[in-house]
Amino acid sequence: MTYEPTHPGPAARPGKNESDRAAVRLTSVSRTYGSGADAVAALDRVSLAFPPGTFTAVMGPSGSGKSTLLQCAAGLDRPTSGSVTLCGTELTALSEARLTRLRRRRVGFVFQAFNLLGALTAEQNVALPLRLAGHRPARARVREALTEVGLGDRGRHRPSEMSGGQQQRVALARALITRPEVLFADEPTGALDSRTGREVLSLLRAMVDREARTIVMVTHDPVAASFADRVVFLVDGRVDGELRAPSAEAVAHRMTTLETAPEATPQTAQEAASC
Ligand SMILES: Nc1ncnc2c1ncn2[C@@H]1O[C@H](COP(=O)(O)OP(=O)(O)OP(=O)(O)O)[C@@H](O)[C@H]1O
Repeated sequence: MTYEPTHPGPAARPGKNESDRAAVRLTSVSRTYGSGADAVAALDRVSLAFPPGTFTAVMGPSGSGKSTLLQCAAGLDRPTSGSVTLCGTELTALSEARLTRLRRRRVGFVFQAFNLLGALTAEQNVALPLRLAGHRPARARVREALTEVGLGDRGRHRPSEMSGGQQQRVALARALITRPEVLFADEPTGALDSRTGREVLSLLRAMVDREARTIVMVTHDPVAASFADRVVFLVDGRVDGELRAPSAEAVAHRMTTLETAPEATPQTAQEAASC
């Protein structure tokens, strides 16, 4: 297993026509919490396209709207205004029931906290999304998913018998068992040491390169971001530019500028990243 990020060739990177075939597209999405004097604009007219088969990292200072962006893009939260399409389906118009069905079929999630059920074995945890969708999961398919993340021999272990990295890999297998088009990851390596984190990131990278999955990952870590094809930066709920084929050093440097710039929201950068 390689622990170094490898970026695909230029043909596989997001290109000029990416907005024509976006796996996920946000158009002028705003999300405001509260109202009146207490209103917080977590997202402010964000337009972004995530092309199929690409790995995007979302970074920005604390409170810049990263998690809100992920939640709106994944259909877990509804924007106050604007539009979100997932694989061509407009989410904002869907009923809760249809949204839930769409999420179960097309979207996978991985979080910082692995969120595994402690009473269940790895196999049972991985099978859970299929059971929730009313299917009887084939054992071979569950084992295949665990093998894909390097845990083919750990199926009968419970989370308490596994390391943090192994638990996150079980969570990854669980997210992928439904073969979703898009995987959303919120700080997936936040609770892992750097070596284990890189193993998980290598797996994510391989899923994009080998299986053309689309990954959108929120992270605070420049090294984690360097595994992505591009990094989108948020400041105060707005897109503040992006880096393509990012190195950890370039991301770290950009983050330093973001943390110190008072009003760094050039419109040209937002337009460059928009659909
Ligand atoms: N449920 C909520 N109610 C009120 N305000 C909220 C809620 N969720 C988020 N916010 C506010 O919206 C803004 C963006 O929050 P969000 O969690 O998206 O930021 P973030 O970039 O993910 O932050 P962090 O890196 O600290 O996790 C913050 O000012 C936050 O306080």
